[in-house]
Parts: sequence; structure tokens; C-alpha cells
Amino acid sequence: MELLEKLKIKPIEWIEDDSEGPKLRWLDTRLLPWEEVYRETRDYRRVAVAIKSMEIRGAPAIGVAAAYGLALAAVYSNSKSSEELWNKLQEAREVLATTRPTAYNLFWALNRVMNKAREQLERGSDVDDIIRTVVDEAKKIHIEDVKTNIELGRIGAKLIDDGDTILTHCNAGALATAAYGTAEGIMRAAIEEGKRIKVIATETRPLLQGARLTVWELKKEGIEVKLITDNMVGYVMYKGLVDKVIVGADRITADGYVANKIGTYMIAVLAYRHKVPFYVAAPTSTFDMSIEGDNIPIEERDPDEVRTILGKLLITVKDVDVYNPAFDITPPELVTAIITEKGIITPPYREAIARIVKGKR
Ligand SMILES: CSC[C@H]1O[C@H](OP(=O)(O)O)[C@H](O)[C@@H]1O
Repeated sequence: MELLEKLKIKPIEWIEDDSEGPKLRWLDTRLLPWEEVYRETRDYRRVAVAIKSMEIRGAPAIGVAAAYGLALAAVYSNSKSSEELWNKLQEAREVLATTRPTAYNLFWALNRVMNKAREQLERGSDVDDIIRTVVDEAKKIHIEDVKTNIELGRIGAKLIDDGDTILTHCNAGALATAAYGTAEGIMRAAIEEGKRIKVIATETRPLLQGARLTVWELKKEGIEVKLITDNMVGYVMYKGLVDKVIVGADRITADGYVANKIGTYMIAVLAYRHKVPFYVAAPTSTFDMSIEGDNIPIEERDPDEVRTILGKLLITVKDVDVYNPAFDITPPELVTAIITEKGIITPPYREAIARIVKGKR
């Protein structure tokens, strides 16, 4: 875990040196940029609440948190047998899996931990061995996410030129992952290589992840960032102020359809119209190889997220009907390239994704 110590922002931490047993600690992103408040728990159900309420948000971060949720369920299950432990893990998986439907990393992480636990169960391992396996797998997912982001950043930085202005949407940074970030990871890597970049961040209505999180994250590290409202993207591109777009992803299908924060599709269309490269940064754990086309489940959230500013200021008639999809879907023809920790994926996507994600030759 020494790698984690070097990173400036650590949004999720597994704490073991506590006399009362291990616990999970996380930065409550809902309170940024005003307050840096850390929460902690030993109860996997509280982790589920943190994911659903978006204290913890961002596809990779959700996966890491859910994996640690299973670890907490195992550690505090008080099971008398391996079968009892397995049943309790299945209950915990169900609670964690029903928090948010779109980010594929959630299901990828839960399945990876459960598969390891099942392997131990089928080998006849005892309760302690299964608990150890679950905790160790969650820790592996955590540290792998950091290493993945760093490698993805290094690979993606090749696409960035000195002097580029990069537009990004929502937050795909350290606050959306275990650390370092995907889209913002590419920005960090480019800067570490000595490239001078500027960032334009969209505010990202309705929950303002761009204004609240991306701006906070980049300013904290001295990275030049300019904030715009979502409806300014067209004019900013019309004026030629954007050299590249880099966004994250919540789920990518086997043929390159990209689910990401609502507003991403609009930006992709504008980038296509203005011939601006539109890059998607995502670890291979975001790819759902079981889906093709735009059949991605899109989360619809509380209407009051649209009716108010962060639940505090009503900005419309209080009972107005609302549509609040948290994500949209960008078709592959609008995506210039998908940057992963295993390489840069370019069209034709179905074949290239199978090669990179599944390692198929
Ligand atoms: C590193 S990908 C993060 C991805 O997740 C965000 O969604 P949310 O804030 O609702 O969890 C957004 O779509 C980001 O691109």
C-alpha cells in the first residue's frame, strides 16, 4: 500500500490498525468543495448507503468501495460455518449490487470477490480462510485501480500535445477512483511529462461534479482549470478554444457504446461537428462484454436533484414533472479512441475491444 501513501488525494482507505477491528474510511464527496469530511464504518450496509447517496461516486471508486463492503460483511459476519458465511456474503452482494445500476465496475468488483470466495468454499476452506481471501481480494482491487490509473494516464498522455486545452465533463479524477483518476489521470501524466496543458471543466448539472469536484481536485494540485456551464460547450468549441475532449465512463459495451455522465453525448456531438478529438478514458474493468448496442441500464435519480441546487435552493415550481437520467450513451462513431491501461482502442471497436479487453488475438 506504499503507493497509496504517495498520492495526494486518497478518497478511500481500508483501516486495519484499529483495536476494534478493520473499517472503511472515505471522503464524502457530497460536501466538497466546502468541507473535507471523512466517514467510516464497519457495516457493509452503510457502504451501500454511501454509494447510493453518492458520498462515494465514480465508477472505479464504486467498485473499490463495494469490494470493501463485502470485506466488512465477511469480517463481521460472526459465521459458524463456511456455508453460513457464503450465504451472508450473497446477502451483502445483493444489497451492494442494488445501489446504482449503470457503473459496470460495481458488478465487476462484486463478482471478482465473490468468485474468489466461492473458490475457497468449493475447496472446503474454513471461515477464517474465506474471510482472509475476501479481504485480500478487496485490497488487490483497490491497489490495482491505482496502478491501472497510472498506467492508463501514461498511455493516454501520448495523445496530449504541449499547450493543449482539454475539455472534460463531470469528474473522472482521484475523486472518482481509488486515486489519480482516469481522464484526470491522463492530464496528470501529461503534466508529469512536462507538457503544459489547460483544462476546461463543465459544471455538470445537476449534481455539479465538475464545478465541485474537478475544479477542487485540479486547483489543489495547481493544474490550470477554467469552469464553464454545460450550455457553453458549443460556443467554446465554436471559438476554437478546445483542442481535445477527455471524459471518463461508467460502462462501455463490447462494440464501443459509452455510458457516462448525462451531457457527455451532447459534448461528443459538438466535438464531432467541430472536429475535436473525443477521447474516453476507462480501465478494462468498465467494459461489459455481455452487452452490445445502447442497451445499457441508465440510472434515473431523485427529481429534486434537478428542481434544486444540491437540495438547498428550489429553482423551479416545486411540483414540476422532472426527467433525471444520471447518464447518457455515446455511440462509437462519435468516439475518437478509448484509452485503457492495456492500450489505446480505435475503431473498428468490436474487434479492438475484444483484443484489448479479452486479450483475444
Ligand atoms: C472515472 S469514471 C467516473 C464517472 O462516474 C461519474 O458518475 P457519478 O458521478 O454519477 O458516479 C461520471 O459519469 C464519471 O465520468
